[in-house]
Amino acid sequence: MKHTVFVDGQEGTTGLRIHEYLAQRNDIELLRIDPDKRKDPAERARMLDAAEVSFLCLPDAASREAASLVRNPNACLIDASTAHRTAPGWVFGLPELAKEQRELIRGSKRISNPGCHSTAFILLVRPLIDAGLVAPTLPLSATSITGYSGGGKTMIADYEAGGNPKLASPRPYGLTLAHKHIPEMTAHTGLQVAPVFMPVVGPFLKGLGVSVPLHFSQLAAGTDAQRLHAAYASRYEGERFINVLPLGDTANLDGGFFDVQACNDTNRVDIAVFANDKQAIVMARLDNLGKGASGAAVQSMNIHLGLDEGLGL
Ligand SMILES: NC(=O)C1=CN([C@@H]2O[C@H](COP(=O)(O)OP(=O)(O)OC[C@H]3O[C@@H](n4cnc5c(N)ncnc54)[C@H](OP(=O)(O)O)[C@@H]3O)[C@@H](O)[C@H]2O)C=CC1
Ligand SMILES: CC(=O)N[C@@H](CCC(=O)OP(=O)(O)O)C(=O)O
Repeated sequence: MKHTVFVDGQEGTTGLRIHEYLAQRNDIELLRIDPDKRKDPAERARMLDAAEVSFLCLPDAASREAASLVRNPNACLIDASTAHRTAPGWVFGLPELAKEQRELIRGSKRISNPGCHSTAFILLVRPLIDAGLVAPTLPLSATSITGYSGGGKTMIADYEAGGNPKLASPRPYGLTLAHKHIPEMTAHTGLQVAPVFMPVVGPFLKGLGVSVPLHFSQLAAGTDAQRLHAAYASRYEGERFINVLPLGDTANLDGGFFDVQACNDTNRVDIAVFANDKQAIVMARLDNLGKGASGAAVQSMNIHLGLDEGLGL
């Protein structure tokens, strides 16, 4: 029997990509809402109750509304928005977060899909805290370079309209120091101090790279590049979607440059450690529309349904 799946927000950036992933699968029956009724709460409620799994690919307020519309206790929601990423009763849909995470995803009917920047940040920082190399009290900072598709339909339209020379250069944002991913970055790493986080959007469609600078003098005694790298290698051993690049492997640098688009069209995250004898920069890159959004959501759905988690990815 096929699994029934509904995408609330099927015409948005994330929703369309999930449809693309699922359309090629013969184990999934996609329920489609009448386009004229796609914002009608009663019709959405009917679809949400009818599907085994629904993806919420909506602005935060519409996601909260969708969650309140569901009546069927067996209906599973996977929310791509920021609305429920630190909310009680919701499981964070990052299978690689911790040993028990897949079991939690399997058992929960409420799964929040991580943000693109926060996926990269959490995958970089959590293993270092768990290994005792970074103290949870250490104030960290991070930068993310991202493609414009992370801004959804409106930002894509702005960039693709052309004619605005300001969009030709990288644009730092989040300058109120209150980016919406900071709460989940803090909560799911175990940091006790929110990181200073500055994203930068550039004139390319997709691809994202987060970097976190570290001073060895502020880490556990004896921490060096090898120990940072070993912490990642051991934590992510056997993880099919996480690729820890060899230490000092300049072959993965494109003439000395880190290509933030290198994971595009995959569900993969590359993790790299760059260091001298006093400092390091740890970096993660991913496709913000893949592992940073729709790919991760499909991975969580596969786990929840007890399927091979890489199916269709
Ligand atoms: N783009 C990305 O890289 C990522 C996005 N996300 C998150 O996923 C969610 C969707 O983002 P994204 O796909 O980029 O956004 P888009 O703006 O591309 O799409 C949002 C969709 O939701 C629809 N919508 C808005 N309000 C309602 C409503 N009340 N009922 C039903 N449909 C509604 C919109 O319709 P209309 O256009 O007609 O208003 C649109 O089709 C957001 O919460 C975003 O934060 C998460 C990870 C990455
Ligand atoms: C370029 C751009 O604007 N990117 C978005 C992030 C998109 C994303 O993954 O975040 P959500 O999952 O929380 O929507 C931003 O920084 O707000």
